[in-house]
Amino acid sequence: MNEENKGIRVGFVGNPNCGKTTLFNAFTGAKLKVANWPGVTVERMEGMTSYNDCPIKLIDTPGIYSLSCYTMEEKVTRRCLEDGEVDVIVNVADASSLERNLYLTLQLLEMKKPMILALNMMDLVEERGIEINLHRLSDMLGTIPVVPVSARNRTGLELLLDTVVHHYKEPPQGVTVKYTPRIENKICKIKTILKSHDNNLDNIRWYAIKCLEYDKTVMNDCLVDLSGIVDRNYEKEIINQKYDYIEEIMEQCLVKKEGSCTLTDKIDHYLTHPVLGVPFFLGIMALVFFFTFTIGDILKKYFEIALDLFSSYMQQLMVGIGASGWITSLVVDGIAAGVGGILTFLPNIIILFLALAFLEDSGYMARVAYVMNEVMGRVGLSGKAFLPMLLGFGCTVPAVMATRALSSDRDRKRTILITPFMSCSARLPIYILFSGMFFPNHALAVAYSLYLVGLIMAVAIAFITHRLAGAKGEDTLLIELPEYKMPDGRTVTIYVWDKVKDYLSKAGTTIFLATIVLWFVLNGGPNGFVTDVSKSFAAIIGRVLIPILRPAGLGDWRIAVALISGLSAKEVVVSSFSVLFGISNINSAAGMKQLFGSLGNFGFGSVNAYALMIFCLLYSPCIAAVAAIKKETGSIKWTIGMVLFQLAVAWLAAVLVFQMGSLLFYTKF
Ligand SMILES: Nc1nc2c(ncn2[C@@H]2O[C@H](COP(=O)(O)OP(=O)(O)OP(=O)(O)O)[C@@H](O)[C@H]2O)c(=O)[nH]1
Ligand SMILES: [Mg+2]
Repeated sequence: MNEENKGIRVGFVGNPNCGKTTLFNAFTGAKLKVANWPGVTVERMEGMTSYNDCPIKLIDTPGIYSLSCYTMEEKVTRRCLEDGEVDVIVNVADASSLERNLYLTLQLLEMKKPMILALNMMDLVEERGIEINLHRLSDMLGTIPVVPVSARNRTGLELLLDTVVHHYKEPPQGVTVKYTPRIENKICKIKTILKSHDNNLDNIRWYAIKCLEYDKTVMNDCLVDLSGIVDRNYEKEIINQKYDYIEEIMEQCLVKKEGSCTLTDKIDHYLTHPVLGVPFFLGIMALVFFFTFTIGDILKKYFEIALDLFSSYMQQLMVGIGASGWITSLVVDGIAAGVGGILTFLPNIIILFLALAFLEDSGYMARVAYVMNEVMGRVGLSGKAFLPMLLGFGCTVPAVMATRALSSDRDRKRTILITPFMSCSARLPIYILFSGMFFPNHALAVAYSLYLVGLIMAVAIAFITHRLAGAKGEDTLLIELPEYKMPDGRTVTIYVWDKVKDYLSKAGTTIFLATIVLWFVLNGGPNGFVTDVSKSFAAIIGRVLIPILRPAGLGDWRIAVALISGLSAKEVVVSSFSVLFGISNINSAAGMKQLFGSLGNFGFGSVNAYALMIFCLLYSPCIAAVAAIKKETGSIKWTIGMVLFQLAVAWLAAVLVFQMGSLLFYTKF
């Protein structure tokens, strides 16, 4: 037990997608992200629980297939183990794919740290009629305790904690995998040399094996010359011999073998089909947006009624307490209109996230990475880069963090560069509003086209940067396709609730503040309060940008101001239109009609609207995303360069759309 922290430090370590985070959430009550694809967790997280008054500190780690680390998040896990941050390893293994999971188990055993094997997903094992001889398994794995659990159904959790409390000091017994005499001989010689150099090494066999595998970290730390013994890399032999032992374990411990998983295979026959895979993906995304729009619209009505009631209540309240005209205007025309207007989009946001949660927890997302592998290969990225891009449909911040799963820094940066082009949920209100106003009969198709433009733009930019760099394409896809699962109600609820909370807190903070600031710059000018908004600070600032925005059909100071405000959060573009045009419920039919009329008065038509949506799709992501990008790339220069690049791309695309659209449809502005 760690005296300083007064608790047993337990590290959940295991293959990606084996249920470590589900287990961590079940013990700690945390709401960390869980999904059915490998590589969800990218940083180590801590939480507390207790058993019989004994405090236990749990550490959730990113999934790893082996202790030979390549990606950023794999290194996090290994560092956590090597730096003595855990007293006991709970090796979480997916019992329904035991064979694959045992490779890491054998590696961990060699570290000689106290260890418990938690066989997770026992619900699936039972459902499929698989039987595992737990006693034999424990015997063959250095007699470490083996505990069957189901993180999803929350069974076996007490037993696991009980085992932790009673066995956290017991390292594995003996040597689990005995290699061929030649390798054992070399291990023995290396051990002797290492021991003579540093007598305190407690897991000396592990170091010796890692030296034979040419492990970079151990070789760098190893200050003795082993060139006489480690004459070449023995990694292949060591891996093969571990797999031979796994075969032996499976033969002895798996009493009843699993029948082949026909459902996953049958579904994958279509969804990962070489030709049909991509159309299926585009079809599924179209379905997601269909639901987002249609069901969202049905629910929207109730939010509108609530907002109307709230606005008139606030108006009455302000009059009732004798508030001055400007405070009433700030509260009713500023805060209620801006923030309240944004809240009426909540139903659409909820449906979008419900659909994304369903796709993530069913296991479909990994398939998309798989089917997109070829397309991504042509632009010099692996299909794995497509996963963060898909997460970008929800929010750019976690999407940027998810790029940690990519092995090379160059690929990470290129993926970070293109991820903001994927339409995040914050852009949805802009699309709903403008496509609803200017393309009432084709709103869904127009909004969908923007998602496609974002996707195409991302791939095109990846292609151009690939060509410019002249680098060789990464064509290997190391992604495991998990079995399809019925999405878990708890996981989906946590996911959606988390996003709704984010949206509400954004409405209460960023959007709230942006609305107040906007109200002030709109009602104040160099000579104090103004009655004519065209003399306000906002108009002065906005006018500076008119010459730049005019070729894109966006040459009005109010549009310029809305776009600047949108840098704080993309929804603010919509709330800004509410405040700038004095519309109390912008998402209602009456609100849309009023805005449509006001915009129409200065010749803003459907081509302008599409150019505006294109600009909003492509221009610099919000402040939160820019901060995440700075953190992930560690370079302020690179981040500023990216923002400028995205502004330039957005401007060029909007100009192109407007000029070509005007030629075709004769729009004047
Ligand atoms: N049927 C079943 N599914 C489970 C169980 N535990 C987790 N899952 C599902 O397995 C998937 C992966 O779960 P996570 O907790 O995200 O896995 P992880 O090990 O943290 O994955 P990474 O963070 O990618 O390493 C999710 O879809 C979970 O709902 C279980 O006991 N039974
Ligand atoms: Mg996880």
